[in-house]
Amino acid sequence: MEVRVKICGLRRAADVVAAAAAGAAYAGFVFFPKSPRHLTVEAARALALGAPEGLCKVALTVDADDATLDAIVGAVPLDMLQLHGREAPERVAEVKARYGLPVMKAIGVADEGDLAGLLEMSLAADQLLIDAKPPKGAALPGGNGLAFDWRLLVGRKWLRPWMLAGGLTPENVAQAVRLTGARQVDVSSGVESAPGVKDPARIAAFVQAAQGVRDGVPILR
Ligand SMILES: O=C(O)c1ccccc1N[C@@H]1O[C@H](COP(=O)(O)O)[C@@H](O)[C@H]1O
Repeated sequence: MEVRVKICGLRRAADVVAAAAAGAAYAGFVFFPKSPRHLTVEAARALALGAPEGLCKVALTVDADDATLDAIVGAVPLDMLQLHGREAPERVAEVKARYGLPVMKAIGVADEGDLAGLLEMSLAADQLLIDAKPPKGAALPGGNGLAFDWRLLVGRKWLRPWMLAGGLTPENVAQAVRLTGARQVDVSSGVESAPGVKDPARIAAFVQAAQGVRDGVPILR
């Protein structure tokens, strides 16, 4: 089975096209003013309207209130919401019911203890995004180019589809997939030339490296 790739933090139409052409399954749009990848609703709408058919368009928000989500969902044609803050399972369920869109909930991981709430969150969300926990005092809850100890996921049974994220790059994604068995991966800063600036060559290299592993074995092309 092919590894599905999400390229997050896209800001230019050409990068959305580059992601789709490379074989990415998901395009992520960030709505978080502190992020160098932040988009206005108008900019995101234009990007989403121009996105190639079949690409799953994901809006990433951080502890957004209903008014913020109403504005995003009302204007941008979306296929999924990614909640990347401290949203509790109850809030995840509320967002899912209010907008009728699949919800992917991010879980920040630094150690085994951070995985304790996985089951409860699995019951509320459609998908989980397992990301590195941000350092204390970090401005961003994700998109920091920080990896966690992937060995924490080895042998784990999953109730829902899940995505691996955090510090992934074209250079390390094959190893991460082999070790964790992830069938989906998400990347932001690892395919950039500068914060918020995607590099189409790195996007292509990332998708190729992620999909160059099947059943834990590298594929020789
Ligand atoms: O990308 C951002 O700017 C961002 C801002 C706020 C929350 C999450 C964000 N990105 C997500 O974080 C993961 C990991 O990023 P990275 O690859 O380590 O840079 C990424 O997959 C995004 O979904």
